[in-house]
Amino acid sequence: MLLDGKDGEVLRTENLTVGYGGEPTLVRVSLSVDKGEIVTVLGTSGCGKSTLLKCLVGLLSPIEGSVFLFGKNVTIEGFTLDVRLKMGVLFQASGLIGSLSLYENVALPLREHTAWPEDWINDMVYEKLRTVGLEGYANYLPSELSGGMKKRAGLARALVMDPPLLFCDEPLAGLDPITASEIDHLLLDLNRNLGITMVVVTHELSSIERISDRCIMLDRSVRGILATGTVEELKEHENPIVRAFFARGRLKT
Ligand SMILES: Nc1ncnc2c1ncn2[C@@H]1O[C@H](COP(=O)(O)OP(=O)(O)OP(=O)(O)O)[C@@H](O)[C@H]1O
Repeated sequence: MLLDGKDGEVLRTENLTVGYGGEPTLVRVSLSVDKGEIVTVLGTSGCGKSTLLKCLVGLLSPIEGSVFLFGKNVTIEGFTLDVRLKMGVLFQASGLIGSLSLYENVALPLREHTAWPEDWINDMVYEKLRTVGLEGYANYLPSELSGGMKKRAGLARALVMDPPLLFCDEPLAGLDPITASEIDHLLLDLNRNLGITMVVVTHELSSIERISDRCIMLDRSVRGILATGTVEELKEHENPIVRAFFARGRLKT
């Protein structure tokens, strides 16, 4: 797995300052994500994880600095279609349209971005539903799905254009521990089997330990990155705030 080096770089930010109403939440954040990595973005509530993600997927413009995706400076060139087709996003609330069946929800990006005939769309939708273990639920409405199934459905839709890069915002929010572990294993399978690079915003310690190749820890005290490294490195980090974050689980038990 590539850990460094510009050749394998999928995502990079340079001195990214981002916030709301001109007020910065994160200041001069520089990070990179390489092909094939699962990078978790973590930190306590309100440190700016979702804000960073919004900026990386084009929902929030930076105050200063740049975002590069697949080598393209999207801050200058915009999130052009070629870039948007290479990235899938799993939103916290799954983002499914309530009035559409699961099949139609997953088919939506294909109908929007391709001129494929119906049988191709059908094959691709069922392939993705199979990938996430929902092939028997194509005709269900989102309201008829459990929380875990909704996440899987959101994943199927995020993956339907076969993007090499997937962003997930709190993919385990609201799930019980067993379902959460199943979603984590699904993400790991997608990464290992299909090579999908992932940026996952989460503060769930068990998930961070399960899926991270590398972690980026944000903190309000620095309005940016407090530490980066593997879980093992961050557990032994010199900064006590970082160590305390990873000690939470041990203190609870
Ligand atoms: N739309 C908004 N307008 C103004 N301020 C916002 C907005 N969204 C978030 N904020 C503020 O930006 C800061 C960072 O919020 P953000 O949601 O990015 O944190 P987070 O780390 O994702 O938190 P959590 O883990 O609770 O989701 C917080 O102080 C929050 O109140």
